Order: sequence, then C-alpha cells, then structure tokens
Amino acid sequence: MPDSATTVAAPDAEPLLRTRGLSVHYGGVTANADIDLTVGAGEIVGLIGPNGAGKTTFVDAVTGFARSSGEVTLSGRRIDRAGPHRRRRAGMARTWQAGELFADLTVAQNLAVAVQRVGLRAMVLDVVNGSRPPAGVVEKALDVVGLTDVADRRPDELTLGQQKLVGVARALVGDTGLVLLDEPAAGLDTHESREFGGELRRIAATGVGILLIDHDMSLVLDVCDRLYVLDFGRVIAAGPPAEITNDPAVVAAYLGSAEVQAESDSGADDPAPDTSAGTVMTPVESTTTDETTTESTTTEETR
Ligand SMILES: Nc1ncnc2c1ncn2[C@@H]1O[C@H](COP(=O)(O)OP(=O)(O)OP(=O)(O)O)[C@@H](O)[C@H]1O
Repeated sequence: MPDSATTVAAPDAEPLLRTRGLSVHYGGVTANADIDLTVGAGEIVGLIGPNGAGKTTFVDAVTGFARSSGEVTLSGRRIDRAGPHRRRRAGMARTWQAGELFADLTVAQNLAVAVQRVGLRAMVLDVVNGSRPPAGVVEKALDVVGLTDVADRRPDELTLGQQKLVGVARALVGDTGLVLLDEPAAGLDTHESREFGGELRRIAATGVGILLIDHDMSLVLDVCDRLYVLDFGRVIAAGPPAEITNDPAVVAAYLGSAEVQAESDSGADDPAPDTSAGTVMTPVESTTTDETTTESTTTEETR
C-alpha cells in the first residue's frame, strides 16, 4: 500500500479504479447494467442500494469472481481479462460478506495466511523458503489499521470492532492500493461502527482507495466522499452524500426513505433519530426476475 498521504491522486489524474459499461448477467437476471464508477486514491466511495440491487455482484465483477462485460482499469491499466489472482497481485483486494477469521490463529497469522500465494511456483518457493509472507507486510497492514498491539491475540480475545478491522487488514496485506469492503461493519453497534468509520478514514488517508458497501447509513454517510446508488443493477444516482439523500430517485428506491432523510437532516437542528442499532435502510427487494441461484461458476482463470 502507498506509504503516505502524499500519494493521493490529483483530482484530474486517472483514478485508481474505473469501470466503464460494466455488466453482469446471470441467466435472465441483469445483476449489473452498464456501470460507470470511479474510486480515487485516498477516497472512500460508497456503493449502496436495496437488497438484490447488484452491489456484491459489482465487487465480484471488479475483482474477477464474476464474468462481466465492459472495462475495468486499475490506475489506467485494463485488468478485465485477468483472473482474480492477477487482479489481487495488481493491487486490489476485497473482503467477503461472511469474512470469518480463523479462530485458532493469532491476528498476525490470520493476515499471514491471506498472503500465501497459490500455484506451482509458490509451492516451490514454499519448499525453499518456508511458508512465510514477505518480511514486514503483515506488520505494516496491522499498523495501518492500528492493531499492532493485538498481533499475538486470537480473534475471540478482541472486540467485535477489532475483529472487523482484522478482516480489513487481511485485504490490505501486500501492495494493496484498492480495497472493496462488502458489509465490513455488519453487526457493529452505533459506537463501534463510528470507531470503525474513523479507522476507515485513517486507512484512506494513507492513500488507499476504498469502495464501501454497507447497509449502515450512519457509517456510509459519515465516511464516504461520494456515493453511487444501485437499483436493479443500474446506477440511479451518484454524488456526495448530502446530494444523494435528497435525490428523489434514491428516496423512491427505499421503503426506508424516512431513515435516509433523517440521517441527512440529523446534522441540522432536528434531534437525531434513535440509532441504537445503527441506521439501517429498510430496502425494497430489487429482485423481481429469475430467482435461480447458482454456485459461483463464473470465475475466470487467466493467470
Ligand atoms: N451466482 C448467482 N447466480 C444467479 N443470480 C445471482 C447470483 N448472484 C447474484 N445473483 C442475483 O443478482 C442480483 C444481484 O444480487 P447481489 O447479491 O449482487 O445484490 P446485493 O445488492 O449485493 O444484495 P444484498 O444487499 O442483499 O447483499 C440478484 O437478483 C441476485 O439474485
């Protein structure tokens, strides 16, 4: 990952991530339709939308786990024909919705496992060097998320917020410039979620670009520089949080539009709503077509 905030891209530089016309079809379902999206270095960009809107599919497509059409560039380089491992090596990493940690491993070991390479060359190197990640990469990722002090603890000795940060640190290990976080704060209460948001801002300040998917609107509206809103696989709005929460198309996409509005107003004179469990949109289901779920049969492997 970049060393300092000085690496943050100039406003008109090529963004870290750019998609153009990104589309994903699952049988009769258009899960992503012509998505144009950018994430700059040092920027936190939110991707929100009702359940089934296509958010996870977008992350799958960008990281190479779902077959897609359209363009994906990382710092201006086309990577849309590359498989997941090559994209990971190019500097992008993701977290998964159910990103459980290994309970029997320490925090540092949980990160070390994430850097293990795959393939024949890696096996040979493992035999020669032992199965160790390159020196310093685990320590650096722990430092970025502020978990150096708990490197030797096991996950059940950590708070839930710290456990979530270990998941993020796992994605940051190595030369990661872009992380795509799929509901990284699920299960956190309001206080924990706010602290987690502060850590995300600190990570972005090191120059890492973050794409954040989360249903916790307090978190998303607090930490994101810009938002994209998906509905039925399409971008229906994009812009800074204050604009998005007042966008009629966005409000219409959510049954919980009152909550969105309450959040956008809470910085004003009105008392903040009760967010004891975090403000969570209560969304309309986007899915109206083919409900067939298939296992991930779409992995491109072009390593
Ligand atoms: N592997 C798959 N096979 C078939 N259809 C799929 C597959 N994965 C997702 N879909 C469909 O694609 C659409 C988008 O799903 P996706 O999981 O990307 O939405 P989401 O916005 O991430 O939802 P949530 O907020 O509930 O996680 C849905 O209609 C879903 O049923």
